[in-house]
Amino acid sequence: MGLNTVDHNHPSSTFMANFLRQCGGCAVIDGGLATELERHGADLNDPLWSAKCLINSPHLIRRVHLDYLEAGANVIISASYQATLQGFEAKGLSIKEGETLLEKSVKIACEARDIFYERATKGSLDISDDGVTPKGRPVLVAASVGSYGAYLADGSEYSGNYGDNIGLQTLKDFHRRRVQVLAGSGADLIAFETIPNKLEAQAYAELLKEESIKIPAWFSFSSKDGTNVVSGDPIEDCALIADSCEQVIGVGINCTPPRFIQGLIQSIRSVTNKPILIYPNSGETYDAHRKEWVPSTGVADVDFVSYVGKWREAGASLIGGCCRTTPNTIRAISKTLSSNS
Ligand SMILES: C[S+](C)CC[C@H](N)C(=O)O
Ligand SMILES: N[C@@H](CCS)C(=O)O
Ligand SMILES: [Zn+2]
Repeated sequence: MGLNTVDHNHPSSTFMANFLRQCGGCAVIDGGLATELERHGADLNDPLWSAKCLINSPHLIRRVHLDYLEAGANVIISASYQATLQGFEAKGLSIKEGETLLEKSVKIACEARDIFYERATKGSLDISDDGVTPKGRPVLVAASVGSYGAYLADGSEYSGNYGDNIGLQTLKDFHRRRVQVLAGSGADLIAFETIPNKLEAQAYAELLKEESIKIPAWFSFSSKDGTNVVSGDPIEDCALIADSCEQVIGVGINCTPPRFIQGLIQSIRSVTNKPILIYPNSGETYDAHRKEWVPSTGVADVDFVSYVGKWREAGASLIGGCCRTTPNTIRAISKTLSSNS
């Protein structure tokens, strides 16, 4: 395992290498999806959180994806973070209806990409003056998979503590059908996001193999201290699981305060040569009970962007934002990257 086991000839490695080359070396990931849905008036105080909009307001999801594309994103992440068959079932939906909603999350993102390209072709997008050139920009649609803790809807993706009753097999069975459906939905890759512990990473890696998932994936962990993922498992142990899984084309960190990112990139790089992705949150804290962010500790866009050069130097090659970041954050990241390339 580790640095010497990466197969640079595996189709997954080629996929990412080609994509990054087309992006000029570093790709831009979108920003907070739920954050923007709320800003546009969606009420996410619900066990389904942002996935509620798949039922009530798909037009809003499409609009937010488009805003991120117009801000310079090369990767847009679907609204399936908290969309689970079990969560939909609890709302009285059938398995079939749940599967359709999962597929719909990816369809909406693909539609946004089509609209974006169409506007670019017709020349109705006039945003190239700030370095965000739409024509010919590569765009991938990533199907989000949030953790078991996200489904619990109690903020336990920020503790990674599922108790002794939740083991590897339970996690694999929980995620299995969702991963199968998203893998066949037309997405370019699966984004396993905000992974809180080593056990869930192991479950994802085994699922990808057992189900012979044909599209690539990235593993993205969350940290509260810059050394470990939120459960306390060392980031290196988690990154090694990603490193040893052939379908995994990138490993990184999301929904984590910006101040921890540089050290985490260095730790990840010490155990893997796979591309590193990072999309931090604003540094604010989530109150899972009220389903609200506690504002005082956030990092302004200008400060967020001041980190970008350091993250790039440390080895990140996909950079974006997570909760409480906006199209303005992504526009600023995009500008910074294109002016440094
Ligand atoms: C990444 S957290 C902000 C997502 C929301 C959480 N799972 C909840 O339901 O409260
Ligand atoms: N893709 C999700 C991540 C939440 S941590 C979102 O942006 O809402
Ligand atoms: Zn987040």
